[in-house]
Amino acid sequence: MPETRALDITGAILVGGKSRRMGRDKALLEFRGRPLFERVLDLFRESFPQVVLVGNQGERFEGYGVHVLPDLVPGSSLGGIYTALASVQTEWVFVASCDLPFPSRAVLHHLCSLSEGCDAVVPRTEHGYEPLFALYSRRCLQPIDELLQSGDCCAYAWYPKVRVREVGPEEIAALDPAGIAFINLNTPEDIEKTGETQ
Ligand SMILES: Nc1nc2c(ncn2[C@@H]2O[C@H](COP(=O)(O)OP(=O)(O)OP(=O)(O)O)[C@@H](O)[C@H]2O)c(=O)[nH]1
Repeated sequence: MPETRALDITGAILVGGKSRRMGRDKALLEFRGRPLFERVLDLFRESFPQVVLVGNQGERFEGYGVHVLPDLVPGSSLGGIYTALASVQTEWVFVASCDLPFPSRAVLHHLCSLSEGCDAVVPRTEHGYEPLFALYSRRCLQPIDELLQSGDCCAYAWYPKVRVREVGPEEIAALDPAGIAFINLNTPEDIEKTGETQ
C-alpha cells in the first residue's frame, strides 16, 4: 500500500532457524501447494520497497531474486533481527518469522502507521509479545547487541531499553478477528491442525 511503501522500511524474513521440531526446513516446507515462507514474501513485496531474507545457506533461495543476508550472530532469532538491523540501509526493519501461514496485511499496516516517536512497534496478544512480526528501528541495534554479548538471546528482553509502542490484544483483535495472524507452524501436527483453518 502506498503509505507504507513510502516509509523507510525494509522487510526482513528470518529463514535461519534449525526447524528441529518440524524435522525439515520450515521456510521451504510445502503448505497448501507453496513453500511456506512465500506467504510472508508476497505480503512484504507488496508492502515494502525492499525485502531481504536473513539466514545462512542462502543458496536455498536461488531463483527468488531476493537478497539473503548471512547471520552475523548465528543461533537465534534475535541474532537474525540484529543482522537485519545492522545490514540494511533503511531506518526501519519489519521483521517476520518465515513460518506464518496467515500473516496479516491489516496488522502490518497498522504497526507501520504507529512508528512516530518510538523505536519499536510490537504486537502483544494474550499470549504475550509477538517479536517476530514487529517493526524495529536501527536505534534497537545497540541494546540488542548488548544483550547478545551478555549471552542472552531472548527476542524481547531488551525492550525496556527502547521506546516500545505495544499494540495490545484489543487492537489486534479488531484487525485480526479470526485470531490467525500469529499462528506459526512448528511441528508436523501444527500443519495438520492448521490445514483445517480458513
Ligand atoms: N536468521 C536466523 N533466523 C533464525 C535463527 N533461529 C531461528 N530463526 C528464525 O526465527 C523464526 C522462529 O524460529 P523458531 O521456530 O523459534 O526456531 P527454529 O530453529 O526455526 O525451529 P526449532 O528448531 O524447532 O526451534 C523462524 O523464522 C526461524 O527461521 C537464526 O539463528 N538465524
